[in-house]
Amino acid sequence: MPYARPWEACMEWSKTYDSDIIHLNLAGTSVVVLSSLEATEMLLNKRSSIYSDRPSLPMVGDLMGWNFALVFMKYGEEWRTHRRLFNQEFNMGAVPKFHHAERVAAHALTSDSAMVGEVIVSVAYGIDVLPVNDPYVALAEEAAESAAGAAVPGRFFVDSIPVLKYVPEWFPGADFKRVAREGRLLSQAIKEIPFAETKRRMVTGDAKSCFTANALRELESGDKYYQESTVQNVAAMMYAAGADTTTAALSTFFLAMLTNPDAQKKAQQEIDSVVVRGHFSDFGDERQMPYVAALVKEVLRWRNATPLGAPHFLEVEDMYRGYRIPAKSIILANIWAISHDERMYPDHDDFKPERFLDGKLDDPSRNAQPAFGFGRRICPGRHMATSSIWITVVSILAMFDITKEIGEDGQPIEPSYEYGGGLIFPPTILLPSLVITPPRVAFGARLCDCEARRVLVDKSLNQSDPRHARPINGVNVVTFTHFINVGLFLGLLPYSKVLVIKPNAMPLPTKKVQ
Ligand code: HEM
Repeated sequence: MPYARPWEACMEWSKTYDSDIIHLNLAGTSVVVLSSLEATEMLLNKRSSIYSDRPSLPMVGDLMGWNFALVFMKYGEEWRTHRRLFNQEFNMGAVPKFHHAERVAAHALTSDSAMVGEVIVSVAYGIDVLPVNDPYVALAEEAAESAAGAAVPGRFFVDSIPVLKYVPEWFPGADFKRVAREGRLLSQAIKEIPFAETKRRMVTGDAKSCFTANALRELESGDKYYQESTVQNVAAMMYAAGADTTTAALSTFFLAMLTNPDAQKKAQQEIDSVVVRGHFSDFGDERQMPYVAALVKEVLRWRNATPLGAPHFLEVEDMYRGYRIPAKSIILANIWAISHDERMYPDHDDFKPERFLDGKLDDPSRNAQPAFGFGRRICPGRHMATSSIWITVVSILAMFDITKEIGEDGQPIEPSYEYGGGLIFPPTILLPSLVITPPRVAFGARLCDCEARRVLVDKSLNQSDPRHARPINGVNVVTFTHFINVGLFLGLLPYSKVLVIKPNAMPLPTKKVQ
């Protein structure tokens, strides 16, 4: 099983063997990869009573300490209790209660500074994050990367031969034990540090309304189906699952805008035709912006943030279309292959929001958004993730043009198009080729079709020093701050993210809007 982009290898095998069901034998572990919507819906949705378990992954679960996390939990009573508490917070009807935090974060992203992880840290723990290099956001990202990288089936032998977990760290070839020890520190930290901080604030009376404080208060007020440890686990899961996935999707959005200026223009025209002058766009505008909605769906389809989803597990033998699926198989939904199925998505590698406009792909009887997985394990954060991405996309596009940076040779710099590995799939090193051209609007006010005042993306890593920002037509300086996490995860891929857009303290233009 290749570590780099295994979803593409599986898709290729599927084509080579002309089958949407591929069986792999990974050191004795049976892995079945499903590469079509038909097969995934039939097995993971319709037969969800037997396909909703997760495999035991000794590396990420026992050794790295992630057994507490809903996403890795075995299907059963404990999972049900955790999932119920999660759904209570994130079901579709509950999502509007996050709109305020999402709106604030998206607007801050365009006018001041904010991090993508801000919403989830505030929803889970009521903690306000620092504008740059916030330790809570950094911890969530590092921990999520560590778990997502280790959970790829076939990545570690110990997952196939669990007895290896007893091998001491000094034993030749047992480097996985060092990786596990380091990962364990992160899983403990993500679970304990922010939770302890919220509890401390509850004692001093400073805790803000948030999932942790509210669930703990309810617990004090009477008999509940959950315990304090459930609240702690669920909060840590939100925190770990929410930050990296949404960041990966937004990074893909920037890549898509860089490489598809026509789509960007169309979305901006739609936004300009709807948003009232002098106002930010808001959730109420959603229905009037079908193209932007389609663009968000295409971002999630074109480069899925989680191309292999999370592994499901089949305890008992099953038959499907004449194939015997062995008991104790890991089942992977190849979301990448499904989202790039030429039959459903002609010209699948092109970024074309239009494909979602005629509504045919939105058939409610089908899983129109495979990006969020399947069956009873479908992503419970999907409604919140979609609304967070929507408000960020609409706020950024209302105010900025995103174009390729021009190199010293006068030619546009092409983005690298490279992506990271693991279960979460973010574009790497996107930023050196990115230019944000404000202001389509004066901040807080709406579009002024002022001539392109090309302003700067600061290519340097020094985010806060205005000397690095380069005003092109005078007046305006905006620093697109970026953050490169060069921590080589498991000695593998350098990794960068779009985190902050930050105008500096210089006054913004007050050009009159006609
Ligand atoms: C673009 C953003 C996101 C994407 C693409 C995404 C995708 C996924 C996928 C593919 C799965 C596995 C589903 C399966 O097993 O079939 C999953 C599970 C999960 N996601 Fe998300 N997710 C996103 C955002 C979020 C957010 C914001 C949260 C929390 C607030 C979240 C919480 C979870 C949890 C807890 C699970 C495990 C569910 C279970 O095992 O029962 N996700 N997600």
